[in-house]
Amino acid sequence: MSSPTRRYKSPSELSRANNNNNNNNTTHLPPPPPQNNHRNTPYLPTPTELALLTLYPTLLLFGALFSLLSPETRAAPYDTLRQAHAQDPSLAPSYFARKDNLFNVLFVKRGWAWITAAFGAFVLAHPAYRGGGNQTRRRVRAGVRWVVVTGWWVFVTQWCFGPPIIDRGFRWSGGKCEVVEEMVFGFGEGGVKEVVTAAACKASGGSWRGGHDISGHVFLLVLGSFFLVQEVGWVAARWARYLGEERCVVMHDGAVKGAGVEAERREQQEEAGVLTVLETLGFGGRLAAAVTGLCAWMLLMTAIYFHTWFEKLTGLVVALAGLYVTYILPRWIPALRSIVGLPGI
Ligand SMILES: CCCCCCCC/C=C\CCCCCCCC(=O)SCCNC(=O)CCNC(=O)[C@H](O)C(C)(C)COP(=O)(O)O
Ligand SMILES: Nc1ncnc2c1ncn2[C@@H]1O[C@H](COP(=O)(O)O)[C@@H](OP(=O)(O)O)[C@H]1O
Repeated sequence: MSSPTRRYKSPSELSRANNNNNNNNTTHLPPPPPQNNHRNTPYLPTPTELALLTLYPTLLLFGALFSLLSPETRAAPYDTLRQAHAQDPSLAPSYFARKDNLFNVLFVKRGWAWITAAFGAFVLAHPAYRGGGNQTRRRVRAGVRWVVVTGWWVFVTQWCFGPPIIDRGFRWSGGKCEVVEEMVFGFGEGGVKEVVTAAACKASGGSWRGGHDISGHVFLLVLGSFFLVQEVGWVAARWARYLGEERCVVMHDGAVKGAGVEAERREQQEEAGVLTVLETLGFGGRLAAAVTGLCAWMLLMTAIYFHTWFEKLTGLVVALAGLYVTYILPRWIPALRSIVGLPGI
C-alpha cells in the first residue's frame, strides 16, 4: 500500500536535503516546515503559548460580561457572602450555577485525579514516549514536572505546612470562620481555638467570611489544563513534526539556542505520513484534550456564576506563577532544566 505524501521529513532526510541544497541544488525533497529564524526570548512564553494563555483571561472576561448582560443571571438572587447564586433549583439561573451540578461534583472536585490520569495515560502510552535509549529518563523528568505542579496544587489548595495558601490568604486579608469562632475552644490567642481552614470551618457548621478568597476552581482549572497543554502539546507536536516555532533556552555558557539542540535523536513519526490531530494525540492525548476542554467549560461557568472578578484574577495569577516556575524558569536556568527537563526534549 502506498503511503500518502509526507509533509515532514525525518532528521536524516532533512539533513540530506539541506546538504543537497547547499552542494548542488538538485534535491527533489520538499523544503522543511518553515522555521522562524527569529529567536523567542527564553524568559517569556513563546507566541503560541502566549496566544493559548490569553484564552484564560479572555474566558474570565467573557464570563464577567455575560453575567452582567444575561437577563436570567441578573434576575437570579445572588448571595454576596457565599459568592454564589441561590442554590435552589427553581431559583438558580442555570444548572451550572449550582454547586451540586454533576460536572462540578464528579469532575472539578476530583479535578487533580482527572488531570493526573490523562497525563499518566499520555506518558505511558504515547509513541513519542516509547523507544529511544532515554525513554526512562524522559518519563522520569515528566514525572518530576508532575510532582512540581502537583506540589503547587497541594500547597495552594490542600496543605502548606498547615493551612493551604488559599486559606492563609483568606485569614491574612481579614477573613474568619463566623459563628464557630465563638463556639470552638482550644489553642490560639487567649485560649480560643481559631478555625484556620475553610474545610474545618465548613465541617463545624460555620461560614468562612470576610477575607479575600482566591478562587480554587480558577486556580485548579488553569493550572491543570495548561499543564496538560504543555505536556501533550510540545511532545506530540515534536513527534509529529508539527512544530512551527521553537522554545529557546539559555545554555551553560550563556548562549541562547533553540531547545532542539538538547533533544536526543530518537525515532519520530515518519512511516504513516501526515497524521491527523487525533492520530497525533493518541489515546492519552485525546483524554487530555477532553479534560482540557472540560476545564475550559467549567472555568467559563465559574467566571459567570461564582466569586468576585478579583478573586478569579488572583486564582489565575497563582496558577500562572506555578506554570512559570515549571515551564519557563528551566529555559533560562540550565541547572533546573537538567532536573525537570522540557516537555518533548
Ligand atoms: C518542588 C516542589 C516539591 C513538592 C513537594 C510536595 C510533593 C507533593 C506531591 C504529591 C503529594 C501527594 C498528592 C498526590 C495526589 C494525586 C492524586 C490525586 O489526584 S488526589 C485525589 C483527587 N482530588 C482532587 O482532585 C481534589 C480537587 N479539588 C480541589 O483541589 C478543591 O476542591 C478545589 C481547589 C477545586 C476547590 O476547593 P473548594 O474548597 O472551593 O471546593
Ligand atoms: N464551575 C462551578 N460549578 C459549580 N460550583 C462552583 C464552580 N466554581 C465554583 N464553584 C463553587 O463555588 C465555591 C467557591 O469555589 P472556589 O473557591 O473553589 O473557586 C465552591 O463551593 P463549595 O466550597 O461550597 O463547594 C465551589 O464548589
